[in-house]
Amino acid sequence: MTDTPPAVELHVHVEGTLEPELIMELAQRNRVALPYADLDDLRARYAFTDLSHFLDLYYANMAVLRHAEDFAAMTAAYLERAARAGVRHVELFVDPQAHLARGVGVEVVLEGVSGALAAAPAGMTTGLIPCFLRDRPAEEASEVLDALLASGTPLLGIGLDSAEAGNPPSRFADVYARARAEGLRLVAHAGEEGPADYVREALDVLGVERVDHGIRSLEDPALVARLAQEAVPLTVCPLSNVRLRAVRTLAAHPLPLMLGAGLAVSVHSDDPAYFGGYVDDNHRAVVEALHLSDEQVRTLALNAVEAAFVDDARRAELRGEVTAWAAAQA
Ligand SMILES: Nc1ncnc2[nH]cnc12
Ligand SMILES: [Zn+2]
Repeated sequence: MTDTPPAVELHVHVEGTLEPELIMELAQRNRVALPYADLDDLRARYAFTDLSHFLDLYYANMAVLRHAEDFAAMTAAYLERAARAGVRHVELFVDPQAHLARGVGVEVVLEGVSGALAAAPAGMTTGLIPCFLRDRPAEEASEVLDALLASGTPLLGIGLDSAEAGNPPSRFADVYARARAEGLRLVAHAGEEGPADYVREALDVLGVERVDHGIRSLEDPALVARLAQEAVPLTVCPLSNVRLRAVRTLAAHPLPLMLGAGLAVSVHSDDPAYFGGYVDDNHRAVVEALHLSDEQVRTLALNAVEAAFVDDARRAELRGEVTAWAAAQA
């Protein structure tokens, strides 16, 4: 029995799982010149001042991803680590536009990532959620949606990520309406560095079913009341929030406040290779820093199960695994 609950990982960017060692290996294999002397030099750059500072390195490191096999290797390495973290179901984000901008087509990205997902460890269920980059034009997102749909790759839904401040969700209303008509599930990053109003827009204009981060919702009591009332899932990433300085320290993280307000929060990893930990590390870190009770840990794990885009049978299985784990802890 592990010390962290069976996990449903709903907020992890596959490119954010690219570990420094694999960056160096792929750079060598693909003859990509990186501006780092060695691993230590690369690692020394992982001290971020804010979201944009992180995104600069995150996008720059993607230069080593050239072929479908590179995407497959990155995804397979993640799945192996996720299995050790106790992940039972993962809904994986991918950023197709970040690769398209480098001349790597949507089909190459999807072939590599979805190929590796198809070979996920036994018992782990998976889904893929491509995200649109909110700091690029909505027309480009619309073209990428066309390419995603044309690929024939099974997709769970769509998301919205990248630099949030000044890039409101409403710009993507048309793309989200089209995705919804195609039967895709809808999520978006909102209220990470952007204001509470962006969370409201994501719900009202995009019609999202889940909000990624959403921590700045706390600045707006009326919004908090609504999120609680409607049980809107919020996928919170504590180590990310500290490393991107959205929150001063882990001990000052608003997770207990969010739980106390009755919000449907769960804990996830965001970009684990960059922020110091996978979903199990995030769970361990918040339990220790915030002195969470067994009951709070169980609630977080069950909230993730309820927020997953799975069918009733799979949800019942996942619920059962969490409750069995909790019972064994008692
Ligand atoms: N934390 C984050 N916020 C916005 N976009 C991202 N892309 C990868 N990680 C992200
Ligand atoms: Zn994220």
